[in-house]
Amino acid sequence: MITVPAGGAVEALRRSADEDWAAAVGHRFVEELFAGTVPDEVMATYLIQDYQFFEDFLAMLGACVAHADRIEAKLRFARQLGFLEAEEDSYFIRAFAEVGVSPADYADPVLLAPTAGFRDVMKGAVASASYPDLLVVLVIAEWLYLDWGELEREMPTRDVHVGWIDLHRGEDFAAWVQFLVDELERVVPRGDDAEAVATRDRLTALWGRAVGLERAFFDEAYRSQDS
Ligand SMILES: Cc1ncc(CO)c(N)n1
Repeated sequence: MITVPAGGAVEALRRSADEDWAAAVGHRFVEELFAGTVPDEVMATYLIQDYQFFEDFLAMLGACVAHADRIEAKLRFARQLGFLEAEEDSYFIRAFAEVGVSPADYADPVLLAPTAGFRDVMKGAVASASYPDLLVVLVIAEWLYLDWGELEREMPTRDVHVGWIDLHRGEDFAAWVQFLVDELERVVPRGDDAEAVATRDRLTALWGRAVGLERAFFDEAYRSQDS
């Protein structure tokens, strides 16, 4: 469970795109992931696209090492980079083999629209060199995944499903998400001066765009199979 101060910046952001957030957390993909019934073809499409997402995500963490305003935060991002190299990358490689995706298929795929959208958003956040902008995108990506990862359901049996759920739940992942949320709360400018208001407006627009992309990312994994 993630806690945010009542009346704070993160609570306001979280509320600003609640419909897309709830639609993503309650998505058919999530239901089928826990049930172990995501068709392998859909899982393959999702993972191929998500491996591209993962690459830009790593760049955002690197940018946080560069642009966070405190050494404690830089070190936390550095630690997470090590974890992702050790645990998440190895999941992808195992999962690709399990659903029959070859290295040639995942090396340089055509990007589906939500993946391209995320690439724009994440590259934009990296290029901005703005720690608050980077945090907005990271908080969404990680908190939204923790929200569904923590659903109390019976677990599936295949590694491709269990592994993806396990990466997005548990004490360590929740502590990482709480850290991101706390950092965002700390660095969003307060006050009613024009600059603070303009920054909050920019962050709110970014929040809305990225939450919409999370929902679309799940939708898109099914689209090629439905048509
Ligand atoms: C699209 C997407 N959003 C969030 C996460 C979790 O960081 C992920 N792996 N993929």
